[in-house]
Amino acid sequence: MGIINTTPDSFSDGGTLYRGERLDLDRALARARQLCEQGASILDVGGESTRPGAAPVSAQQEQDRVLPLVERIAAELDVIISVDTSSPALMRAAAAAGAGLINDVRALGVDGALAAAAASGLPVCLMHMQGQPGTMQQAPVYQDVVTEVRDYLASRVAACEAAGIARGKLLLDPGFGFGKTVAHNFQLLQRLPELAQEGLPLLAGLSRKSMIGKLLGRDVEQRLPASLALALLAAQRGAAIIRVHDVLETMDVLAMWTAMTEWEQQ
Ligand SMILES: Nc1nc2[nH]c(SCC(=O)O)nc2c(=O)[nH]1
Repeated sequence: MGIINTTPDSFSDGGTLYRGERLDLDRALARARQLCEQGASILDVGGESTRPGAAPVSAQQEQDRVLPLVERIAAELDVIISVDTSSPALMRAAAAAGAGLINDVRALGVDGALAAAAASGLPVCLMHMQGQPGTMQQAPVYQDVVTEVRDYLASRVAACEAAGIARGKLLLDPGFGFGKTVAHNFQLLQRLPELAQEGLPLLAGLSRKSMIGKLLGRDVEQRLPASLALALLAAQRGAAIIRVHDVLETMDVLAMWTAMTEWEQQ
């Protein structure tokens, strides 16, 4: 899963897709095309910066950023378009515009989101977040982070089924960095197989995250090697979809792991 941030302040693309105040659609589409050529099978288009400390964005502003790009990608590229949003209105609009996956860091918790996702008929990635982006990293506390994340995701799966979303349309994501300390993130990575016991595909998003910065003191631009290592560790522990900024490099790392696995099976 390749990431396309349409936010001006996205910590990783730093608004590189902007020309002044506006998203440059041609530039964003070129980036989308490049990610597909590098091997992405899903593109995750987000309009709300949910990095730690981020300020909330209006639903209209988010929609203005995301929808035109979803339409362009749907018209010009053969790829699954994931819309990274918690907004019910944007879920509905993006589905109508050609999106093929709803990726909600709030696990359809916003009023109206369950109904919107059910009406869209799209698969949904349910992610765990403790608190909200603006404050979630101030003092994350759990009794046992893995059990609590697993129980939360199980409860959201039940809510989806009650809303008419078939279990087979659901993906689970522990939400690395969303209200977690470095220790919490590594406990979740270590025990990822316990989340897989739900029998649903797992999505992992570790790319360039601040856990790397905290552990290694690396700025965002220097986080590729650690992001590749974390992608491999997540794949080895059962992640079926890896959400990354650097698709080409990640595909090469996963190709080595796949080749090794095939040799071991001979
Ligand atoms: N499903 C899913 N969606 C995401 N959206 C972001 S935005 C913050 C960032 O890229 O650091 N992270 C994730 C993630 O980990 N999982």
